[in-house]
Amino acid sequence: MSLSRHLPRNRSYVCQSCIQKIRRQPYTAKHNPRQPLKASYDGAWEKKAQSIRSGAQQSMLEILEERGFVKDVAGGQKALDWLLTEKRIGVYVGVDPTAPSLHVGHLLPLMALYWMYIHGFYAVTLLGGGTVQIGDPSGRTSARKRQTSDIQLMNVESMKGQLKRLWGNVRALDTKHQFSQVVDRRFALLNNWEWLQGLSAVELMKDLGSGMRLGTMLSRDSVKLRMENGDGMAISEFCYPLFQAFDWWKMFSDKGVQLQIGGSDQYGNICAGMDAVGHMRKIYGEDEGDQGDEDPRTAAFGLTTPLLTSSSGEKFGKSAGNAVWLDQEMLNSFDLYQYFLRTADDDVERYLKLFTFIPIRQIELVMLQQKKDASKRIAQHLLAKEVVELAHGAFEAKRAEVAHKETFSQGTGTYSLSVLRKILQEASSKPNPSEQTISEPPKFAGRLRNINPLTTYKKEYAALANVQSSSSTIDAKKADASFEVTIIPRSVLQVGSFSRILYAAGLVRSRSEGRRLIQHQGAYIVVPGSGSLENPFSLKWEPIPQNFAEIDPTQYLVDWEALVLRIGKSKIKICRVINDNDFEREGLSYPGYEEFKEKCAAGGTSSEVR
Ligand SMILES: N[C@@H](Cc1ccc(O)cc1)C(=O)O
Repeated sequence: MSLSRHLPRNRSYVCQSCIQKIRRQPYTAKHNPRQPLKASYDGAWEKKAQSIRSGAQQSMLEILEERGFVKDVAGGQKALDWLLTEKRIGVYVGVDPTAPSLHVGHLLPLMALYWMYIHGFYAVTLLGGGTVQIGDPSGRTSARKRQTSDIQLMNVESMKGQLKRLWGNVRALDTKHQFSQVVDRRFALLNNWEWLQGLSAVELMKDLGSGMRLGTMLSRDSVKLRMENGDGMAISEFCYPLFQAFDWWKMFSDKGVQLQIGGSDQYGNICAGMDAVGHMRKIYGEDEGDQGDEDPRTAAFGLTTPLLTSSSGEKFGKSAGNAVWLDQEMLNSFDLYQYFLRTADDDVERYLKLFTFIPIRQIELVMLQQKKDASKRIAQHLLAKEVVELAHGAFEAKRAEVAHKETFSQGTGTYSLSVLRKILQEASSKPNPSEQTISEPPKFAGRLRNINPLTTYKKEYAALANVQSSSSTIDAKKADASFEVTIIPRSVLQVGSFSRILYAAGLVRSRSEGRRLIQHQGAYIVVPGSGSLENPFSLKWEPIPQNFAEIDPTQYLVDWEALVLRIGKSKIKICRVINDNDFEREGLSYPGYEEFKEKCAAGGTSSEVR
């Protein structure tokens, strides 16, 4: 970006107007943001705008709002609504490749972007190959660990492939749902390393840095969080918003990208970018007719998507404490399907709007059907299938659907053990997380065996990440009733105590509810020996016997250490049983524990307290 690169050779003096001209060169508008993209010329855009103005059609912003994508709009809601109607602008979502795969949390801003693509906007997914090296401090109480360049390269490669595949699947879904074929659609996948690698620090500070105010930057949540509750912040992290802002300016001036979409943690970065773009526009001059920053036709806007929590208050995107990856090699289609299949009835309509391209009217019809018989989980199956189709493609989605429908076809049917086994293994292995970090590139045994090293890396990454988070979940006394694995002490397993076990596992709200459920044959348990953990093709479920008062639950222990319980079609809990002393020492608890201890202390017998 240095000026001298653009100066004619052998010229000792250059006049001011030439300098001005040259200065504009690095960012010359291949597409001038003032000019709408081509489709508007053939009148199609104007026709659509007219129909929106007359109220016959929803505006782009109304569509995004109706589906639940809009948390905050920076730059003015009305102005953005107007702009999106009048002009076919460019829009982008950026992601830093901090891991080899995106996780389901990334889908929210991406889905908003894909919708805009479907409606004819120029949509860019930007891979932060440059910014990832600096590290976005947003929402983090400590700095990210520095990654080796090997790891960085692999993450970039892997995510690039994934974003590409996602675009392919979006286009297939676009065709499947038969959205208007009139609009010609345009998208791009860019990597900011392209321009950040050659960016001069002097140029960045001189131009962009001079337009960003310290006071504003210090007041951002991400900075305050670190200064007040975290471990401070490095200058590099503090300057991160400048680089993200530069991306925007680059794409704003080159490609007419006037809107940035991000998760709610990106609000500060997006506002900083808007300030910077405004400042750069002043430095690099504007064509005639510009009304300055206030002119919505040429201004930059930001949109943030909400932070998702389920109706029960859980953070969206974690399963048993682990991230739900979109990469098939890190989380297979069956498991991804299963994650969405477990969506609560109260959340499913909202998720259908957010994570699928199914038109709203169709979603309403599905919900009507769902309400008639919620136990069929029609809406959940539809949601799970569409998400797998988006992430892994139509073929995988069909396979996952068939596998799930078969395994859960009967209340007492068999269930594929892959998920259960994985969780059991995690629960029983207690690695020391501090000894296992991913700062070193994995040793690629796969290379010798002719296996793609990237595949090996991804699998190892996922396994290690899972082990780290599940061990902290379990060890750190955070055994949350909503997780798939619960730890219970041996003393809960007594003859006749099944209702208490269901309660302790967090599957029901009281012992009496557990008792009722068992009586109505609505609670199931895996029969041990019906499939072994070494050869896990399937396990058999049977309803917890109605005469449970006479039954000893220990006869159901799988591998002598776990009870695998289910209520309804797919709410599964794995109860890892440990001895009472360990349970006490770890400071763990379970619903009903206090009551049990009190009764024991009062001298109750085991049969009285069961
Ligand atoms: N900072 C964003 C990613 C990003 C990177 C570059 C951008 O230009 C925009 C967004 C995040 O961490 O999620």
